[in-house]
Amino acid sequence: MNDNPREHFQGPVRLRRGQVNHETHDQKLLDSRGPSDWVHTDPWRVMRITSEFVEGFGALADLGPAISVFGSARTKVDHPWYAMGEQLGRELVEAGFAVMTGGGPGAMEAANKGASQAGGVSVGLGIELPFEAGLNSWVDKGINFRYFFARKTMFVKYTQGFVVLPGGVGTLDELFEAVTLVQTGTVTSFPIVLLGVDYWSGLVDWIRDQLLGNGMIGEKDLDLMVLTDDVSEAVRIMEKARHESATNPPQRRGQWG
Ligand SMILES: C/C(=C\CNc1ncnc2c1ncn2[C@@H]1O[C@H](COP(=O)(O)O)[C@@H](O)[C@H]1O)CO
Repeated sequence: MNDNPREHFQGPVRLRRGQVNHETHDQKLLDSRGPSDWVHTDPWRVMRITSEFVEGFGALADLGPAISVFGSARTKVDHPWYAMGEQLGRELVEAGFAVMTGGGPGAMEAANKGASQAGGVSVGLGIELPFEAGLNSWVDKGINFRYFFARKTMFVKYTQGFVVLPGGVGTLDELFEAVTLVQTGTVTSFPIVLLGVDYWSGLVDWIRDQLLGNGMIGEKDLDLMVLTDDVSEAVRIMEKARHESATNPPQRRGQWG
């Protein structure tokens, strides 16, 4: 046995004997030919995922106070919920907020339209879908994401609150993500308003009867969502939370936060 084997270091990795390979990373990079299916491998995906975070953080870092608006992609232009979305976008801008939506049609478009027409910052965080969707024409600052989870991070990181218009499973997913983050203290002082009392009250009643009734949530968790038909009240709740976090900023998290 050789007591003094050849050694080679690749970053933190130490290689000996048969593991030593003298081809450098540069050589491998510049020499690479052949099949290209490696672009569909997980390590390569990690780079794409990382780039979505880098692009998102870069584009939104200077956004200022913003509110996320969620709601159905299917709300028709002539429906009262569309008008509600437009009013919401407009009043949020008048209160000094940027408006962030999923950048799609329906309720998202309505909120973007209201925000853009009021001269505010109208943001769309779009998502690549199996069918052609694209950003609605009222998005003035848009980012198209490949990955839902990267996009969700942007909604949470750059928002001061959530307003939820009537919607389907996508809207419910976003609503409950927000509720979970607030309930677990992962984000602090984020108001969540549900617009449309008739539409949402069945869900809120079920949460009270079943979740609270069976001890799945605590009494105070019921207060995490405010239910109203009044757009201006929703905006006032967002303003109040902004004022509170300005006068009493949330404590900095520990070293991992
Ligand atoms: C269904 C159609 C287009 C879908 N296009 C979308 N573009 C951007 N964001 C979307 C889209 N669909 C869903 N979302 C996200 O989920 C929420 C709406 O989902 P729901 O199931 O319609 O409630 C919304 O807040 C978006 O963030 C063609 O009509």
